[in-house]
Amino acid sequence: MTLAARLAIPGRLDVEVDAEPGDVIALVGPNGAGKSSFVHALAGLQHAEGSALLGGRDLLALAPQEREVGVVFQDQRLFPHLSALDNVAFGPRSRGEPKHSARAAARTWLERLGVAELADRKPAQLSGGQAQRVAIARALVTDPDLLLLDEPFTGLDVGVAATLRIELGKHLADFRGITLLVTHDALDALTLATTVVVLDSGRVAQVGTPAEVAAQPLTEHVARLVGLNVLRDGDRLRAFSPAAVTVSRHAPADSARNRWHGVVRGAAPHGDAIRLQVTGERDLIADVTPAASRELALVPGQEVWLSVKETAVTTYDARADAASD
Ligand SMILES: Nc1ncnc2c1ncn2[C@@H]1O[C@H](COP(=O)(O)OP(=O)(O)OP(=O)(O)O)[C@@H](O)[C@H]1O
Repeated sequence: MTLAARLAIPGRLDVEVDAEPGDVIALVGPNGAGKSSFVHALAGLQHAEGSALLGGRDLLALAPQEREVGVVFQDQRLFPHLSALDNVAFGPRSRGEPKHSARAAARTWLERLGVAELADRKPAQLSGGQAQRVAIARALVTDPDLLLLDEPFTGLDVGVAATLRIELGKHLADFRGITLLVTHDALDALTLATTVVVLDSGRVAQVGTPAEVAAQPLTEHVARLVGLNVLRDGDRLRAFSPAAVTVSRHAPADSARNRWHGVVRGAAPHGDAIRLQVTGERDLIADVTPAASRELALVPGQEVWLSVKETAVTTYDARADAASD
């Protein structure tokens, strides 16, 4: 079943998204870009104009409970008075399945998400990560044609989020419906999605595969998310990796075009390197070895020169419709 959604909320959102069965679409963008508004409108929790055709049906013409979409939202808590099992069985039950088979299906999903032993617990007796697994089981048990996940790993411990991301990835790989995943996390977008849709100020700023968007981001936000330096040069963008940047205390003699003066604002471990945030003529990030960081005393407040070889710079069109050139 395909999805063709054209949603508008005056003054806030004007977004088109098309998807095929099996697509996992990551919606990324800065705070206030409209990601949550978009998925809430599909779920029926937010009024929007336009249409959202899932198969032949327009979701916007249906009441929220008739849309039969699976949702995992931050603000859609589990029912507090029901056990984990009955929370998951609730969907199949309300679609008319007998109690026994609804519970059997719920148990299977709790097992798949590794929380079968918690079936009898009430939500108040679950940790954040456990509750999130139950919420994902609840969303998937009805085998929805559309699955909406809004920041499903937010607020979870880093380790728990990493495990859940892997598990969700496995389920999504087998899932025949369409998934829309709102995320602030580059890792989610790059590892779980088949398509990345970048929103900015309520509009689509870029659509591409994770690899395309990561290699040639069109917005500052995504450049930062994927850890690239991106500079605008007229209607072209110039991207380079922080690892390609050379940092020195004195102005380098060569390649006048690709050198910038600035001040170190922050320094933090990043993999095996130290990642420097430098502000000045341009806001840039540079990765240096811990040894170089010590030798050059690259502490906040230190003035530095950054340079990058032209061969390390990728240049591409800044327009969304030319992104795949
Ligand atoms: N209930 C509301 N009434 C009016 N405006 C709203 C409402 N909810 C959100 N907005 C506005 O709509 C715009 C989009 O917000 P939305 O929450 O959809 O963005 P988002 O991309 O999900 O952001 P975040 O990453 O912060 O969750 C913002 O300008 C926001 O202030």
